Parts: sequence; C-alpha cells; structure tokens
Amino acid sequence: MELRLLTALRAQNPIVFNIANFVTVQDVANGLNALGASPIMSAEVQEAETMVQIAGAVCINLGTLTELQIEQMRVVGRLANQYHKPVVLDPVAVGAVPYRKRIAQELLTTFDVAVIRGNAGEIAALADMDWQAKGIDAGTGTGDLISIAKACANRYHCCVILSGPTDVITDGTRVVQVHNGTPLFQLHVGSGDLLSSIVAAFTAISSDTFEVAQTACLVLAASGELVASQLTADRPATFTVELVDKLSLVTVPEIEAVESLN
Ligand SMILES: Nc1ncnc2c1ncn2[C@@H]1O[C@H](COP(=O)(O)OP(=O)(O)OP(=O)(O)O)[C@@H](O)[C@H]1O
Ligand SMILES: Cc1ncsc1CCO
Ligand SMILES: [Mg+2]
Repeated sequence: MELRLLTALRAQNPIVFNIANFVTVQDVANGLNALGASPIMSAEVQEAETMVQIAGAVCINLGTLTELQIEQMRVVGRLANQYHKPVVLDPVAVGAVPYRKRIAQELLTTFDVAVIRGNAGEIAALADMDWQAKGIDAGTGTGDLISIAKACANRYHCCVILSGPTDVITDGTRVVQVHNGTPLFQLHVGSGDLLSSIVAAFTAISSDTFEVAQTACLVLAASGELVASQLTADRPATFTVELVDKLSLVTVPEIEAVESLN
C-alpha cells in the first residue's frame, strides 16, 4: 500500500474532471477539494476537449444520465484516451436498470477505462453474474465477491473496485481487500460517487492503477472509520460534515494506525 501517494496528491493538487450526477455533485466536489485535489464539473460537450486537456484524470458517473450527457460521455471518453488521461467509470444502478447496463456496456466498447468502481450489484451486472441489485444500492446475493470482481476486470480489461463493507480491488489476477470503513457510509448517499472521484484523483498522479485503486479505497474508508469512532450515535448528517473535515486533516500515520488489508 502506497500511502505516500496521499502526500503526493496533496502536493500536486491534480485537476479531476467529473461528469457527475446532480444528486451528489457538491459532496463530490467538496470531498475532492478537502482531500487535496482540484475538482471541475462540466456538462457541456463543446468544452470537452479543453476539460480533458486541463485535467489529470476523468471520472464518468452514470447516476443521472440523459441522452445529451451520454453523448458527452462518449466524446469525453474518446478524448481522454487520445490525451492519455485515465478514466474512472461509476456505473450507478446498472444492476437495477437494464437501460443503464446497456449504456455502460456501450461506453466500455467506445473507450478504455482505467478503473470501474461500483458496488456488488453494479459489478455483478457488468460481469453478467447472478445478483439482486436494489436501485443505487448493492442489494443481495450469494456469489463470491472476489470472483465477481475478477470476472468484471477480465471482461473489460481494467482494474475493478467492488466496494462495500469490504472493498475488493483487482486487476483480474491480483486481489487486495480493504476491510476498513463504517456502516455510516451507507447512510450517506454518494459515498460511492465520492470514492470513484477520489480514485480518479489518485490515477492522475500515478500510472500504477492497481496500487492507486487500493490507496484511494484505504484513504476514504479509514477516514470514515476514524470519524465514526468519535461519534456516540449513528449521525449521518454529522458524519457527512466530519468526513469532509477528515479528508482534509487525515495524516498518513493516522491511516496506518487503523489500516486493515489483505
Ligand atoms: N457496511 C459498510 N461498512 C464499511 N464500509 C462501508 C460499508 N458500506 C460501504 N462502505 C464504504 O463506503 C464507500 C462507498 O461504497 P458503496 O459500496 O457504499 O458505494 P455505492 O453503493 O456506490 O454508494 P452510493 O450509491 O451512495 O454512492 C466505500 O469506501 C466502502 O468501503
Ligand atoms: C440517489 C441517486 N440517484 C441517482 S444517482 C444517486 C446518487 C448515488 O449515486
Ligand atoms: Mg453508487
């Protein structure tokens, strides 16, 4: 685990271009900013080329997609490949909505992505493996999460993060699991959106995608865990506010003190 990447990220302050959803856009911008990246959001295809050129990485989130936005995603994804900027895809709710799954699969044939980050329901859907997704949530299933994540990574030739109580990170062969976190993440809508954009921020500063994906998962999960450990009750709103503070204040030794990986 390369936690020095957190120090490097804060020093470099990379621009992360997000095609965000309208539900969590501000949480994502504030979370990225607090961590030490420089977020920019855009919904206009006419400025796509400039956005890609100035960004260190791109995060494409399917959360509230429209036909217009899907065309923007196609253009941005192709440009990102052309300019060698890593792309992270967040396939929000593809396990619950067949239209979204079709669009996600089309996008994945249109341009290369460095990382797909989704919950179990989303990653299982992209891997065509059995799972009962529920809206934006992971839902339920009995399949082996490591096998599901590996199948998805091998099908789309990229790193996959299957997030949840344990985050599974794989490049299709190697697997690392991050056991940190707190159930409070599930009470804050957009924890996954933020994770996807944080992964993009780290891909902007290192080309070791597998390493970067693990580091991003650990930094967010450990920060949330540290916040939750100070709360006397489940307070989702307080958690949300304090998580942003923690992303700004958290130190490498603090994360090392709680990190739980294998
Ligand atoms: N029960 C849990 N215990 C610990 N950590 C969790 C738990 N559930 C989620 N997380 C953490 O929450 C973060 C977001 O992952 P999650 O799988 O919930 O994304 P998501 O379903 O896409 O969320 P959203 O749709 O709200 O954006 C990850 O860092 C993950 O480790
Ligand atoms: C609630 C919700 N609906 C579409 S996107 C989103 C935020 C979680 O991704
Ligand atoms: Mg999500």
